[in-house]
Amino acid sequence: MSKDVIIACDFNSKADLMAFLENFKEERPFLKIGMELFYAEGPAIVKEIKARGHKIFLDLKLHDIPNTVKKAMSVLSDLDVDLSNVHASGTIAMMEGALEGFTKKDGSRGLLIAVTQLTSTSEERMQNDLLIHKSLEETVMHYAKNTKIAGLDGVVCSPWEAKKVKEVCGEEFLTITPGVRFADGDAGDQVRIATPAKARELGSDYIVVGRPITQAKDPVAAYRRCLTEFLGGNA
Ligand SMILES: O=C(O)c1cc(=O)[nH]c(=O)n1[C@@H]1O[C@H](COP(=O)(O)O)[C@@H](O)[C@H]1O
Repeated sequence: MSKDVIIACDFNSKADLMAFLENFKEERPFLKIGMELFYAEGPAIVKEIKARGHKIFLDLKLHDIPNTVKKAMSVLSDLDVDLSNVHASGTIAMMEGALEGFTKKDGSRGLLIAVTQLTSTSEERMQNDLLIHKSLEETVMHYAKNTKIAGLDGVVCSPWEAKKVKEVCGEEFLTITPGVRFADGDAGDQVRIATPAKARELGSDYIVVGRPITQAKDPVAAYRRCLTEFLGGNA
């Protein structure tokens, strides 16, 4: 898969999603379906969007005992999404279970990645709230290494950790980075943020962008701005 912008479709109904997608007459963006939309509309929404020709990142961030995650991922594997995720903090055994469940009998599967530390988490909150007495970078690298050991394809991290993840886990190991904001944008609840251009400079493979596009007055223009900044001359 080549570098791309993934739009986080954090809507609570199919109607809102469809109204948003109506804006896109020329492009077929890579879309992320997360908990909000999936809990509201169920697996049918994934099938419908897929049938319209969009690539899909199904972001349900599973985190449970290995057996439960394995079985849940096995159910999700039937949706044939391009990309899905779990939490790396669920342990290596849990990620191995996830991978096993996500792999079909014929050996085929979508890409599977793990969330290291949420981009809304600062080093201070990680140390105080989660009692992880390491630097944020060390923690993200530790989770990235665990993710690689478990055989997954990459991690979710902030753009600021992408370069180091590649140094530690290899150039082929994917970095999917939310926490993206335009230079003149509002951070909202995100903490470890970077612009699309910075994410490109730092080596992200995919940027995940929600509100800067979905809440924009002109979502198509905002999407194109992301593509241009992130892909540079290749947009
Ligand atoms: O796994 C994710 O997609 C994710 C991980 C993370 O660390 N931070 C993060 O923001 N996300 C998701 O990325 C999207 C970011 O949305 P905006 O903050 O609106 O751009 C949301 O749908 C989050 O659920």
